[in-house]
Amino acid sequence: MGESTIALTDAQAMAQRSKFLKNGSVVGVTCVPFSGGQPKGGVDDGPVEMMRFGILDQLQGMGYQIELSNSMDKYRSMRPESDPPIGKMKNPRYVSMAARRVAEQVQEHCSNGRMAVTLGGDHSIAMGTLVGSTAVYRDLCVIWVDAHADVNTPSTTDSGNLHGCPLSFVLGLCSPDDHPEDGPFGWIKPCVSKDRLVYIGLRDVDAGEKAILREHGIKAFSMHDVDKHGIGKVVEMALDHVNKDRSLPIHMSFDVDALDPSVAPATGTPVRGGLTFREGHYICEAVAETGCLVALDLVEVNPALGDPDSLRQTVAVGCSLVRCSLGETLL
Ligand SMILES: NC(=[NH2+])NCCC[C@H](N)C(=O)O
Ligand SMILES: [Mn+2]
Ligand SMILES: [Mn+2]
Repeated sequence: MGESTIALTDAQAMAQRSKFLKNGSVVGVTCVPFSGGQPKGGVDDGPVEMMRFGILDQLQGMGYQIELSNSMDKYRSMRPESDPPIGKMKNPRYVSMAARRVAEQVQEHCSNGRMAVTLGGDHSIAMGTLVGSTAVYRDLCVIWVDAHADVNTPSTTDSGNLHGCPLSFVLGLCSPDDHPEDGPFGWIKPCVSKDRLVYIGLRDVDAGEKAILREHGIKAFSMHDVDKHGIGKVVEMALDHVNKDRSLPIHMSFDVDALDPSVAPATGTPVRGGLTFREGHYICEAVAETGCLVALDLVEVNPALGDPDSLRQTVAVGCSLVRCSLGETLL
């Protein structure tokens, strides 16, 4: 009897459990309709489709208050008139400007103690989300859920697509030639330490990226590890690696292509052999349970790819991953 019988909303429960958020029942949502980090149009409609699917109402239904930093149109009008490649990097100025804006918005949510949720957009925007979150939480750790390592440098990238490169910038792995102070990305200083980054779901890692992961001893749990140990153990090992005592803030960057294409087909770089629906959700639930989550990215939903059914399926799964990360439970 007593207080234990008072029913809490999911938002109140998350806020109570949260070790870092001062306004844990407020979600600061940043929508980033951006596709400049890769060549396929449509990923810029990811956020609007998730809104159409009702993500904001769903979060409100869980008891959250929403603080929406709305600059949907700004991202679209930001594209510079001329943006020739720099070395292999495509759209470098555009990517930089968008990410910089994202960084400001995420930083503002974090500094107000809100849970920062960023809806992409391609994964290049994570340069911005991580600069923003680490400006407030300096000792934060990063859980990167993805089929890809996204750690190419401007030299190692084969595609030149910057959505395959965000981590090399924030980890400080680019050479000064690749990342000069007076270049478009000069504003990005190393802000994530390599022992505070862990991957889950990898299965399509470029040769140059493998070399980087090995050289720097960056911890990664591939799909092989998920098969071998099961997702429960993998998430526990991942958390133990970056956040032994569960005492550090967590930024989770979730690329929807971590899921198997049968679960999330509408994405630009699908790779078979991915996480099941439940494995993806389990990661989010387990991270929510730590009380450490302060920032979440959900990226690479591309409504233009595939039939209306794949689109609906992918948008729906994107929204439910966000809800689970924010404390939606099965019972
Ligand atoms: N965020 C993503 N979907 N990244 C895919 C990257 C694919 C490849 N490794 C590249 O650098 O081009
Ligand atoms: Mn990916
Ligand atoms: Mn990615």
